[in-house]
Amino acid sequence: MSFLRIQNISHTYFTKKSAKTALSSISLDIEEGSFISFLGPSGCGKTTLLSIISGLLNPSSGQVLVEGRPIQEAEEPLIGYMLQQDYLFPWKTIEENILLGLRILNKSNEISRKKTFRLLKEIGLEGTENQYPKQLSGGMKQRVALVRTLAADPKLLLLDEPFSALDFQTKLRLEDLVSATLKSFGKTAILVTHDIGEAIAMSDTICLFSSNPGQIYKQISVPEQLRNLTPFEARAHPEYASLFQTVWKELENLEK
Ligand SMILES: Nc1ncnc2c1ncn2[C@@H]1O[C@H](COP(=O)(O)OP(=O)(O)OP(=O)(O)O)[C@@H](O)[C@H]1O
Repeated sequence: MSFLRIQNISHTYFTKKSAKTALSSISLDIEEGSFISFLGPSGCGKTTLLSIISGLLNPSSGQVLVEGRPIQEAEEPLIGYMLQQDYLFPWKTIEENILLGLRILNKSNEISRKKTFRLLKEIGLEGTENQYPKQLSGGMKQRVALVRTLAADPKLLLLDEPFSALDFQTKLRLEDLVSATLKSFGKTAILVTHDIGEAIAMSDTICLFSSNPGQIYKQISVPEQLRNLTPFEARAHPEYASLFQTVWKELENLEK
């Protein structure tokens, strides 16, 4: 049984005057511990599919099963979200921000708090506990957001363009950090991105979406040689350049 099963999902948005089919017949199986990227032209339904997977949006038809059960039936927080913006509370300290999820979920205890502080340290932010988000750089705030997301110990991470607002160097450093952290905890992750290089460097599989309506056009497996490297190292590997060309051409064909 696959960890995440997306079964024949279609979704139409209705307004008073129109109907827009954002997704049509999406089926996908995702194994536990794997890293999948959703790549495709603007408006092909990537964010809609993430919202459906997270259970925030009910699809017009089809279902999403996590470990064989509908996502809505899960008791534990199965899913963590990391977005383009960090959404930290500016009036709360870093410590209060990273512990917030645990408090809301009633999971705040000595062990979970210690684990969260250890994660903050591992991620290079020890000593920032009493600071406020405005005192940190954009990259540091995204790292805090990652700690907050992981604190609740979700099994599945949904990453909706989490690096796109960062400068290039910070983005590359954070890609390495996020990739290493998720691998070490054995988390399953889905990344929505517009960046072909990021999709290749971080993923095991890339799902290419076509639009109108959004469909999975192709699934591309990232070669083993690249998967065993850090994202930064992968970008320097000869296989990276050739896969980049392949994906680029596929996307160009889609836009014709
Ligand atoms: N609430 C809504 N009501 C009506 N139409 C919507 C709504 N949300 C999205 N859409 C439409 O559904 C389609 C898919 O949108 P979605 O945001 O999922 O695409 P996307 O691939 O994430 O786009 P982008 O890469 O630009 O973020 C688009 O045509 C969009 O205009």
